[in-house]
Amino acid sequence: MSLTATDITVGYRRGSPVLDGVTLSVDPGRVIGLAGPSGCGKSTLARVVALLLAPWSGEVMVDGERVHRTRHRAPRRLRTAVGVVFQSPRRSVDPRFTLAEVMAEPLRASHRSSREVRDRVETLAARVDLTADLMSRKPHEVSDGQLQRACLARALALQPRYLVCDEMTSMLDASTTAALVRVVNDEVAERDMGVLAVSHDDALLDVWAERVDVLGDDIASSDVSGRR
Ligand SMILES: Nc1ncnc2c1ncn2[C@@H]1O[C@H](COP(=O)(O)OP(=O)(O)OP(=O)(O)O)[C@@H](O)[C@H]1O
Repeated sequence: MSLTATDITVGYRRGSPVLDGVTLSVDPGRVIGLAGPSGCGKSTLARVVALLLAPWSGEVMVDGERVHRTRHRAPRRLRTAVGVVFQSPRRSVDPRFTLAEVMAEPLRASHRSSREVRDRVETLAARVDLTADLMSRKPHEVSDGQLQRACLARALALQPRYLVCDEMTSMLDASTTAALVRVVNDEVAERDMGVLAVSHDDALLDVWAERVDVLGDDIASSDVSGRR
């Protein structure tokens, strides 16, 4: 059981790959860090692993099942198996939604009953430490940290088996960073969620990740190498 990307080649312009033959694996119950210089393709690899970007070649497998399509066209069981949190919460939410609606989005898309949605959103709000008064606010009425808490809750709403955190805390202060990392770690400990933590913050990965893979700036070199 694992989330694996094997021999991935992908880019944004034909003939000019950003990643060339890169392999990465995330196991359940572990936090794997992904580091490397700016522009080396960490976010691109994160998108592939989060099933948001289809590789030109290579394969992505979720617990032994090959993913043939990207997120919106993949079967539900694969789509909901991998959650993702991005760096900028403001660019990740519909500005017309309240925080409660942001968190409810994946539950509604999965046709959960109104009662289930309400209960689950309440549980998630407690988990990410968002008080009831914040839940009825729109994104422009809350801080980046509060909005990122809602985005993390949204990513956890369907209890994904894996979570991809792409620079999840890089816009946040130290205490909010610690709080969000704690929430993620609780999910790892309680239900064996596997995590890919992309960050340029070595100090954070040193304390958070059990292993850090470094994506070189020489993209022609193949496998990401374990730093420890
Ligand atoms: N949507 C896109 N369209 C075209 N090129 C892109 C796109 N996203 C990324 N790139 C390019 O792909 C390369 C890798 O970008 P990527 O964001 O994956 O790197 P990164 O390691 O995450 O960088 P950083 O640490 O600065 O966020 C860069 O040269 C970037 O300009």
